[in-house]
Amino acid sequence: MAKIVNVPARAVVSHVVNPTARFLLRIGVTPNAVTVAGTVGVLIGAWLGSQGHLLWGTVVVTACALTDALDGTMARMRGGTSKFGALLDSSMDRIADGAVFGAVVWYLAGQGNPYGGMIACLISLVAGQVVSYVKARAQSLGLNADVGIAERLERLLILGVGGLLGAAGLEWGLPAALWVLAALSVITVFQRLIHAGRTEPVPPSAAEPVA
Ligand SMILES: CCCCCCCC/C=C\CCCCCCCC(=O)OC[C@H](COP(=O)(O)O[C@@H]1[C@H](O)[C@H](OP(=O)(O)O)[C@@H](O)[C@H](O)[C@H]1O)OC(=O)CCCCCCC/C=C\CCCCCCCC
Ligand SMILES: Nc1ccn([C@@H]2O[C@H](COP(=O)(O)O)[C@@H](O)[C@H]2O)c(=O)n1
Ligand SMILES: [Mg+2]
Ligand SMILES: [Mg+2]
Repeated sequence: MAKIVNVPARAVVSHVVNPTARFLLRIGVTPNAVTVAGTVGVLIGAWLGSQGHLLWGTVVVTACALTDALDGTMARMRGGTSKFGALLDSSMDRIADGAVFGAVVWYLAGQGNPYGGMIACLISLVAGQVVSYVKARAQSLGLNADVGIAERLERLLILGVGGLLGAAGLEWGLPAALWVLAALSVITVFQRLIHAGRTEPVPPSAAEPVA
């Protein structure tokens, strides 16, 4: 499911991202600067959301989260991605996600925790970070966990739908999206763990049949 959303989404946004990336490189902006600036923008959007400005929060977080496609494009266009850039990108993703979900918890607390949305939000926050951790740790061990129904893009989109429903005045909208997100994020943790387990090479001694 995740790649079905991610691949066409990238193709669509590339029409805006590619010329923007070329322009920024021409005026001397670096990919790492875009990575950090995009995260600062997400933090501002998250703060807006926490203060009850759900529509503006969602708009600003969406606009700034889209820079996540811009930094990598810039790095590839200038002829070289960097390991530090990849580390910075992933680290900023985790900070941005923490801020956005933390902001939503703060907002829901002020609303009196409708439909238990705070609990769903905390599950989504923790499970979402674990989803990313499992992939990174699996990679470091030589395993593959690059699967799952709710990768980062899907998680943000579901939260975005909730943010818009909440901004439209539907009190159940944000909690409903968060409960769906909590369930899908937990499922994704198990999908990644199971996939990583299956990709572990069988040791030669166990693979060879006993004579
Ligand atoms: C329907 C209404 C919804 C609300 C409005 C939404 C409108 C959105 C408009 C367009 C859709 C956006 C399409 C985005 C296309 C971008 C595609 C893209 O390039 O994605 C790639 C980018 C980077 O991926 P990486 O592979 O480099 O990143 C990896 C990823 O983080 C991995 O995570 P994991 O899956 O493992 O958890 C890490 O493992 C890995 O370390 C890392 O490298 O991926 C993105 O994820 C970019 C996300 C952009 C999403 C923008 C949409 C945001 C929508 C809503 C925001 C919700 C705000 C809610 C605020 C509430 C009030 C506070
Ligand atoms: N500051 C950066 C950010 C990213 N990269 C490279 O791009 C890859 C991610 O691509 P996205 O299109 O998803 O952003 C990342 O793994 C790095 O290889 C970079 O070099 N510098
Ligand atoms: Mg990126
Ligand atoms: Mg990123």
